Amino acid sequence: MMVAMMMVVAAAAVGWGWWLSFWKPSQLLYACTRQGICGFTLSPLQSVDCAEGRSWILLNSIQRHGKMFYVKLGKVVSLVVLDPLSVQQLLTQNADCYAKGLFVRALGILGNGVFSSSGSEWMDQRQLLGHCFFMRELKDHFETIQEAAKNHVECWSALATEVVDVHKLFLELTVGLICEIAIGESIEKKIAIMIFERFNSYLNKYRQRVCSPFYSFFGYRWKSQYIMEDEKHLLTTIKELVCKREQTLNSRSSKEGLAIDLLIERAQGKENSNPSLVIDNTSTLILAGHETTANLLTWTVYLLGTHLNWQEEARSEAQGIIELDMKNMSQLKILGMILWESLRLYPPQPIIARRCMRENTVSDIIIPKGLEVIIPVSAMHRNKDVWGQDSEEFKPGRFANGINKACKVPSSFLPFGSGPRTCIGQTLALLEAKVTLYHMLKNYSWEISPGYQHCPDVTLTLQPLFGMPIILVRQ
Ligand code: HEM
Repeated sequence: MMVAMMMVVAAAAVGWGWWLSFWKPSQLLYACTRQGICGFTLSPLQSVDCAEGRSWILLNSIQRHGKMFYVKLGKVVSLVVLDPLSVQQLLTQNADCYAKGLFVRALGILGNGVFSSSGSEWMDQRQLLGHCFFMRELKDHFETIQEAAKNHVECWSALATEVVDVHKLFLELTVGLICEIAIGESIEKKIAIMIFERFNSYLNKYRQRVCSPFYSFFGYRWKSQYIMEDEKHLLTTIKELVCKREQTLNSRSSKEGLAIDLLIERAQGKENSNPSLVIDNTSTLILAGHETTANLLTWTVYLLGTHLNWQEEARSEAQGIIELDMKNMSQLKILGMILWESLRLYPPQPIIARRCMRENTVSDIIIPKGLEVIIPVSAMHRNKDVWGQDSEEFKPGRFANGINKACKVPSSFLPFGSGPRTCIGQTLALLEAKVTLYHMLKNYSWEISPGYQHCPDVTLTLQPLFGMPIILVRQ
């Protein structure tokens, strides 16, 4: 009897494994091919984990298969969509048919926070947190941002004429700022460094998995000892920050309306709320809010270091403003155009990914449940049909009359995503970037070090694989 039961269980397990690993992917693949969508299967040997290899595969596939094609890696079937109108439909009208993509779902540290959850759980958190980062609320943080950026940049004078990796300096600044603005805690330099180094190592380990067909069969969420170590360190630090805030929240006379306070109050007040609401979202805000902004700063410094005429123009504009404040920020028009162009050429989040949860139709193509969808933002931002023959060139002037006039199809510009899940921190990110670059331009000129190796690398964000060494000269 016992043996028979074990055999039934084993047969069911084998059947389930077969269905999940072979039958389901082949059905998804068939759903693509019968609608005329071409594509390819990445063999284990092809599934390269290096920046150049990945962009080569992507470029080659776009040339061969056009604006919609499938890629199969292990048991995961993904549809790559580049057509701006289909992307718009996917992210806006049909948004509720999709959850976040595989990579984000695998990142345990984001838990069920606002970045990774879906459905009503996501909507609840989005409503709670969204307005914390509106311009109206950020006005109260302007001085914090200004002071941090100014002090940070002024400290670099000791580094003038030396080669400095400005990417690391920006990461340190942006971790500190997001902790202060979202959690109300100013953190020590060594903690900021620990957070961005651990986070980077954590993302890299997950990236290797997502590029590997092996893990597609065994599950991306399965954690190795090394991943658990990074996660443990990050979570311990984040829990300590939350604990500190919780202890002082009730004793504070005036409410500051910070994201963390709203989360703590919600967790204390509402029954049935997600028990890890505070930790998941604090991790999310720190992680989503530092590397992206640091990358925007880094790539802008790179572009200004390789286009010295634009660096000079931006500097004269900055020098025309004696003391920067909320009111005269709008005078930084050239800097604004430079930032849009930087976001176009080097979008800090270069891929937006989704998983189809309910069958739906996009541009007459039926997207079946279970299909992963990949939107390669960086490729869309360089599409010659939309941006013109000079799409690979750095020309901030294309944004002189705003985003809508910069290209043929404005919905092709997606640095902060689109639709209901658009970035909640975009105003904050642009504010931090403008203030920091204003102080940098006023204090220094810079060139890219001859030792710099250009290798934009995709993890969750687009970062310079070998850092961004520059040579600063005090003005
Ligand atoms: C230059 C800097 C930034 C860029 C390029 C950027 C980019 C993006 C993009 C493309 C998305 C949409 C992802 C998707 O649809 O799957 C997103 C979502 C998000 N971003 Fe940002 N981001 C930046 C800065 C920030 C900052 C400073 C914060 C912190 C407040 C933040 C918090 C978030 C959150 C919480 C979401 C998820 C929103 C949701 O799903 O409802 N981001 N970001």
